[in-house]
Amino acid sequence: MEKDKALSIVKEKLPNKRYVHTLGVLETAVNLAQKYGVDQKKVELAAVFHDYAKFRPIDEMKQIVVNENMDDALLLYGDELLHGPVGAYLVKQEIGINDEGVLDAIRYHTTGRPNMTLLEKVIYIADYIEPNRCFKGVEEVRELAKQDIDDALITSISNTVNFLMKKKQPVFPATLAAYNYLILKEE
Ligand SMILES: Nc1ncnc2c1ncn2[C@@H]1O[C@H](COP(=O)(O)OP(=O)(O)O)[C@@H](O)[C@H]1O
Ligand SMILES: [Fe+2]
Repeated sequence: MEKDKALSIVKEKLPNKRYVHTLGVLETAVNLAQKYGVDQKKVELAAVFHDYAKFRPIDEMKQIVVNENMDDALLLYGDELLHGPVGAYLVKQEIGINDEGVLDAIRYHTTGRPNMTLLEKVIYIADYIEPNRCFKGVEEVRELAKQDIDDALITSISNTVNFLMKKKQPVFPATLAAYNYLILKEE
């Protein structure tokens, strides 16, 4: 699918602010893809559709997790986790995207996972550092992303885990596993 066609589809599904965020993720992800050598077409599709399910009713997303036999843990660690895996499912069903690499990048863009592909890393980091983001620690990750995408990933995951822990919120296990995987690989 052409990028402009994809954008016109998500524009209908997202409020303007979230659409602007999506454009930021797209631009950032394409830059990272060039730097790290990832297929531009796949990155474009994953970036444009990464938040496709973000505004679906929570009950509808929970129902899909159950009906499609997705990981039950998705129901236990906060509703924010649903839109990645449910988005991958809906983008396949409703848009007809079948590329498993693209679907995985959408599926894991919130939590990450161990042994991520470069495409998954690019989408995860682009989501974190796109120009409209302005939270504590984002500038450091922007700088790291220019040097080493794994270092950017370690710092962004660490920031997110710390953020959740400070608020006494649960941390989805795959995120901790992603962190451990990257740290053990660096040693
Ligand atoms: N490992 C995790 N465990 C539980 N919740 C998480 C985890 N990682 C992120 N979140 C939640 O998901 C939210 C961010 O979702 P994300 O898809 O990264 O961004 P966006 O808001 O742009 O869709 C965070 O605010 C946080 O509450
Ligand atoms: Fe998201």
